[in-house]
Amino acid sequence: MKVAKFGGTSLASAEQIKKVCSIVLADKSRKLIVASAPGKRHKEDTKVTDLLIALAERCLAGEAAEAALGAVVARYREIAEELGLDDEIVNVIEQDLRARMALDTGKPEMFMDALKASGEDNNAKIIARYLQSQGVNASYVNPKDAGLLVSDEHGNAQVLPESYDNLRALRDRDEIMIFPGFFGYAPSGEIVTFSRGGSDITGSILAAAIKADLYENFTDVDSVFAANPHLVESPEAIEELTYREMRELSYAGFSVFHDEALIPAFRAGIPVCIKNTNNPSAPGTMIGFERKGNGNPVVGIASADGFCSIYVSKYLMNREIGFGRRLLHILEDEGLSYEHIPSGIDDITVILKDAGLEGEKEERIVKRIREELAVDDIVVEHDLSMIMIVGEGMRHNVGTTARAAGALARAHVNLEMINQGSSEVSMMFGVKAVQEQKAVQAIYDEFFKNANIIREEAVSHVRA
Ligand SMILES: Nc1ncnc2c1ncn2[C@@H]1O[C@H](COP(=O)(O)OP(=O)(O)O)[C@@H](O)[C@H]1O
Ligand SMILES: N[C@@H](CC(=O)OP(=O)(O)O)C(=O)O
Repeated sequence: MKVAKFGGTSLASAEQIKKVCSIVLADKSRKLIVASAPGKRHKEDTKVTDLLIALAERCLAGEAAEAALGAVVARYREIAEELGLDDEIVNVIEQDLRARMALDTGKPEMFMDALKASGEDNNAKIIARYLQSQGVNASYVNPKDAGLLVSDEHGNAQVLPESYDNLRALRDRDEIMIFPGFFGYAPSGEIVTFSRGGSDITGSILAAAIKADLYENFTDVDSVFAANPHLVESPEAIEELTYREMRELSYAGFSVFHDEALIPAFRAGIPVCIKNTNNPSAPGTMIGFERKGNGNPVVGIASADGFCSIYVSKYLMNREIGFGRRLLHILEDEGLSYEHIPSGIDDITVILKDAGLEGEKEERIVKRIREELAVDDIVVEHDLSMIMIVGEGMRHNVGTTARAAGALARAHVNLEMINQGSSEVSMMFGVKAVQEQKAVQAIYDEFFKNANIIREEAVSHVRA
């Protein structure tokens, strides 16, 4: 039995939904289907989830919301009409949205999640209706009835362990099940969503719960590429990745798969395959415990902007017991989590998300670190990007850092920071955000383009 998750781009229109249904019907083992909300039909389009957020914001601000509601209903009406479904399903969806809009706005996070979750919930209902209209034995599954329990962290839910036992029963149902992604229910009964892009997480939880043979994640690209295709032109396709490599790459910016989605599948040992709804016969990228090596120590280069750093130096920091703990305690006190901490003998740098460290809060934190830890120097830098080079081969390969740093130097990219990381399969470089694209291109050329040219030249030389 397979779990197949279809992303927003795969379900953005009636035409896409028809493609999805034919993919589902082409393989009898595709029984548990996870649906996202309709995504973008073209570059300038708006995802239904974003329309729902706009609608919720208007309601929360006490502003007129009919036009915003109309925009959501119109997306579903167009889909339903083109699928040949009658108006009844559109009325059901409109009533459902109005009922959610009538919820208590006194709890804004709860209200927002109830509206956000409707995107996947109503899309799953439409898809189930369409399959039924084609004579297929299919039904919509409500995550509450199925027992998908999550923590009450709105917009950032974590699955609760008892969900796995609850969801296992889905294995015994003899029909195609359409399960809405992106949300579950807290034990109190309220709807709670995962973070953005979280339908990937739903799919992974279901695959682990039913011990699926495979978790297929259908999107709009043929595979995971060695670099973000928006930053590097026609990057190489990746055939295979290990769980560790994918986890690092998705954390560091490969938005094709949610970084929290790998853990449930990994723990249960379920292989994951990233595939293209628009080209389902392409093999896609397989993710598992092991992969074949190809001689390249690097498998992918990811990057993300929106970081800042706090550099702190103090003579004899290495001898001061508890310095690191007290530094991190100040951040904890101020409600901030950190991403990385490269350190030296007398200095330490804490990398954080830029959004957390601003204005008065930044001033207060800098003052506290300066005074409470009596540091010699403290420097905060904003607008940084982190470039992550990932590959299992890096564990046995010397010189990868030197090659990457050399490529960056030749491209005149200033290195703000290097972090080897303790996982041994990744290495991180901090650069100014304005140099991110240049940095990724330079490292990509070093490990993929130039390396291939050298390999090809060597082969042709031998042949000649
Ligand atoms: N390294 C990468 N490989 C493949 N796609 C990537 C990579 N980095 C970023 N992406 C982007 O991820 C997109 C797919 O993810 P997403 O938009 O979330 O799809 P979905 O709607 O299927 O959930 C691709 O269209 C591509 O632009
Ligand atoms: N629709 C939600 C959840 C999701 O996973 O979407 P997608 O599959 O389009 O990335 C979002 O936009 O965040």
